[in-house]
Amino acid sequence: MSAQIIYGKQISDSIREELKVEAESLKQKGVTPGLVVIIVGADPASQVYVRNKAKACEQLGYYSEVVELPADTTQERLLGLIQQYNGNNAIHGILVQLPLPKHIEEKTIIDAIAVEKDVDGFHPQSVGNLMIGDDALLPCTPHGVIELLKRTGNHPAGKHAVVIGRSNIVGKPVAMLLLHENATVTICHSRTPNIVELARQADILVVGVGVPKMVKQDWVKPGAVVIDVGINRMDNGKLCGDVDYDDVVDVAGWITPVPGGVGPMTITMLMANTLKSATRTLR
Ligand SMILES: Nc1nc2c(c(=O)[nH]1)N[C@@H](CN(C=O)c1ccc(C(=O)N[C@@H](CCC(=O)O)C(=O)O)cc1)CN2
Repeated sequence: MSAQIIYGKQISDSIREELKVEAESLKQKGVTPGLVVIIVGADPASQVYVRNKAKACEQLGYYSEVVELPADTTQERLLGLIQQYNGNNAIHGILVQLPLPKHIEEKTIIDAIAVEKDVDGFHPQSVGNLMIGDDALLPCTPHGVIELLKRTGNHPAGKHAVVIGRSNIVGKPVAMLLLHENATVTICHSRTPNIVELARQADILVVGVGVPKMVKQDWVKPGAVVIDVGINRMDNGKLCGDVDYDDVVDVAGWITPVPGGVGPMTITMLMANTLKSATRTLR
């Protein structure tokens, strides 16, 4: 039997409806959620993501600014801009679009963002808050994964979740969030010897490694929930995930497609974080 498809776009749309209502009620209390997105250089994919972030703000009635800087912008100039927005009361979220040009140190930039405006959840203090289970602004893609699971009735509690990939922006935070949801979590990576065997034990398999179509049918337990966080552009221009969708769809119980699975959740969870940050200013 073919897996049930998890349509991220539909789930994302319904979350946005909820956010729009919450934003309206916050605006009634005098606070309009505000986001600034800063992009350095002209990477075409990044430009699309930035445009979509501004569109999402418009759709939800948020205030937004987009700052487009040339590729040769100095680190000092970028740091100065972040300092400016750290002190701007109309802005509740600061997002610097990644990747940055090579001459700018990503870590220095992320560290400079005020933690209460860190809507990407990448600041070391946000990461620490996530680790200890404090009320953190959660990284958007991992948070989106958890929402997809919960909103399809695939609650992680009591399940064996296997995460393939250990990046700071996907693998590690998604594993921590699954743990907070009371899953038993195994993290696999490029040096895991028995990776197929471990993957096959998963009730929930989350994959984020950046290797196109790596996960095949024999990696998946029949009926498992397969969440593909990979977005790889192929030579023919089409996108594919880290899971071989056509191979796995007949064995999995649930599966996210690429495109249209996890991807659309990223910007929606950014909107959720911006609203959360704005709401906190009422305290
Ligand atoms: N500062 C950040 N930079 C980057 C992040 C991030 O979370 N914060 N993530 C990615 C890019 N990204 C948002 O910034 C992003 C990636 C993918 C999608 C998405 O909707 N993908 C679609 C396909 C879109 C397409 O056709 O290209 C999908 O998977 O269905 C949204 C946002 C790196 N940088």
